[in-house]
Amino acid sequence: MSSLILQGVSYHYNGTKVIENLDLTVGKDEIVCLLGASGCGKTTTLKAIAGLVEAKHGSVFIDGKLVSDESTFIAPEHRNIGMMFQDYALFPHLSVANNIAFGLGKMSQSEKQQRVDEMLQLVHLSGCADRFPHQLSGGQQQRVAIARALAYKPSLLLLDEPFSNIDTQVRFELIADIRRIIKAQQVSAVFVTHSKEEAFAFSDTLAIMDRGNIAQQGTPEQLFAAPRSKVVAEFLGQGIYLSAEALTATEYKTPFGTVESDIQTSRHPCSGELYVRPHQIELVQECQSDKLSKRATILSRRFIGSAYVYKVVIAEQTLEVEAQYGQSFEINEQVIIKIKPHTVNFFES
Ligand SMILES: Nc1ncnc2c1ncn2[C@@H]1O[C@H](COP(=O)(O)OP(=O)(O)OP(=O)(O)O)[C@@H](O)[C@H]1O
Repeated sequence: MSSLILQGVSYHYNGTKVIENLDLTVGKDEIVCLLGASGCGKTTTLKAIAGLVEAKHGSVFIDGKLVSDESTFIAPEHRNIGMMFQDYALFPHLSVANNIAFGLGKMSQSEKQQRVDEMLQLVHLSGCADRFPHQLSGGQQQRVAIARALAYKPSLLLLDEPFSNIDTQVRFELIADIRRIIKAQQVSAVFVTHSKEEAFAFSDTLAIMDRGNIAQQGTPEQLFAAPRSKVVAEFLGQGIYLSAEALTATEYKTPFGTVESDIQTSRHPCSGELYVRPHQIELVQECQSDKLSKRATILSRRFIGSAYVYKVVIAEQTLEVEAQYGQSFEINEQVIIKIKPHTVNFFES
């Protein structure tokens, strides 16, 4: 059974559409990331799930139970959800242990103590029970926040940009740690971010949002291999469009020669565009036999640690190419551009 189902959910702020007819499914123990540009409606979707805003249309089911539709509205505290929002700070005047125990209202004192100990152990903060939030690092505070959110065993966890205030040096360690904690507790989660890197590291599937709706949902690999729209392709990484003609099931004619695909297309011949990313393009030193090939000129280069990214110009089109380590080209040098065989992203016109 799915942990969360949104069917046709819409929400308007003062008559302005923010989310519109949105469908989303989160499986049992699945971590889904809502990913999208600023203002596309990610936080509003999370608030509609939590009941912090009342969806105007559509239905929300949590663990099979209807919590919101046109005639039903279950209050947030009765939805059995844990929340970890960016602005959901710890209570500064309560110790770590008391912060975690805060939501455990009905339990006896000894049950509470046991649960707090369990949670402290889970988040590796057993020695910090009596500290106050200001005596902890940002990462430790987020661990306490996750312990507090999980302490009363919610069936669904909602996280809104929980890592954005964490130093980049430790952010990905914390992300891996919190993912481990959530998986150990077998809780489903919806996570909001606008960072692809965080989304890839934290979630099982991504739901890419575009102007108040889910453009596509799938694993990062599925979305990279087969984006259904240009919005999804562009959001997952920078690239350029090349006019292209599908000649056969695996060959595309482009201004830079024939590009081979390692997946088959069922429709050919037909015209459209290929979306090509910097690592799928290759720069080759010009030699005699290339005289008939199209030549590009190196405009600039940027060192990114593992490679150089070159900006090149060809036929008045500027593109970025990630060159293999060890390859080096000079500014104004003439080079040949080749597109490596890859899983193409082709959009028919
Ligand atoms: N309380 C409000 N009143 C009016 N408009 C609002 C309100 N809250 C959000 N909005 C608008 O609704 C739209 C969606 O906001 P939302 O916070 O859901 O986007 P988001 O995708 O989470 O953005 P970000 O990544 O910047 O946090 C934005 O255009 C925002 O300005």
